[in-house]
Amino acid sequence: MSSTEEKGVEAIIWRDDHLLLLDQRALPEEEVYLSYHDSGAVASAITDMVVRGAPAIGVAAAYGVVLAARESFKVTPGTWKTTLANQIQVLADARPTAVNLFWALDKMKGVIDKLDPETPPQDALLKIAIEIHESDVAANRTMGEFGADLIAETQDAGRSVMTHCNTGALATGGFGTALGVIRTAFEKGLIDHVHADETRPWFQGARLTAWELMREGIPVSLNVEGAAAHIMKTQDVSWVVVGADRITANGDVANKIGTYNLAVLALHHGVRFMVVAPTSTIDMSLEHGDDIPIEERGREEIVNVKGHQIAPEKVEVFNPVFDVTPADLIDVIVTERGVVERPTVEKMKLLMSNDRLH
Ligand SMILES: CSC[C@H]1O[C@H](OP(=O)(O)O)[C@H](O)[C@@H]1O
Repeated sequence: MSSTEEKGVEAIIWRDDHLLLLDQRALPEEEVYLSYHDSGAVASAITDMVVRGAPAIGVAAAYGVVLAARESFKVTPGTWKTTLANQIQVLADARPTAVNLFWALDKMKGVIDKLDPETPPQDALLKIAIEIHESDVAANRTMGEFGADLIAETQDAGRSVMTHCNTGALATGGFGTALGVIRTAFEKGLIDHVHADETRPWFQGARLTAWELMREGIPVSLNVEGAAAHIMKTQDVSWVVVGADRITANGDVANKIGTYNLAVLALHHGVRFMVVAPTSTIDMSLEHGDDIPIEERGREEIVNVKGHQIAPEKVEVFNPVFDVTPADLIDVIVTERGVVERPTVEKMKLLMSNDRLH
């Protein structure tokens, strides 16, 4: 079986009657799965980034709803839908930027509304959560092919690509979005090398992307984010390939902090910029990226590295963990429904009105 078909690492596993999450805080030194039997703990796991990555957050939250539904029906059988709604809100409050969280919760709520209040809900909801999980993996494989086709068309531009943060199996239901494109392109012999930046302050690139690519034998070099311009200038980088946490109706993209930097640098160096995201990441209710809530996280993420203080004790810190790349800096948005070149409102509306453009 080719590497693009192999399951790869699993960040999220439903096992018997509970959820297992690979603790991404411990990687790459330790591969530890934590068990979850209640939705409040799943919400904390999302906030604390045990599980992270826009699609992965949605998948984990969907399983969290299953856990909450089982508990709600057991504890308050007569009013379980009300109790469950409160638990779903706790999940919704876990992190603000990745719209996949709210997309998954809305999908589960739509099913809950139709359920017979006298019947235990968990089996019906588990079926939906599994569908959400499996459809994410299928979408990633489809996007992998679409994105690799685009890289195939630009072979003259270079044989290496650059990526940011982690958009692999760890950030999704499996296989990955931007890393899914990179895996597929490598499998097809379209690229020889990946430049992965460390992605401070949480080091998703250093700790997760480098780990995912090395375990599959995909050539990767790790660089500090400050090296991006030099690499684009001196290495044969054809594409910057990144994921997304929320894409608005005009094609603006919220993604890990530092993505906007890479888009500006890519334009300056004539490097193409590809965003890879399932349509569960698209929020047509927001007209443009300025409306996207940008999560700010704690000071400890910046002033400490692995518990070692690297800045003055009382230094002021500003830690936005996402930024917004305007649509006019994006060459293409790859989704499972098709590819949008030079995104505009009209093209995004067309994408979302078709089940599949291709
Ligand atoms: C496949 S999208 C992953 C997306 O999520 C990451 O953020 P975080 O690690 O804080 O959850 C980053 O924005 C990635 O591009």
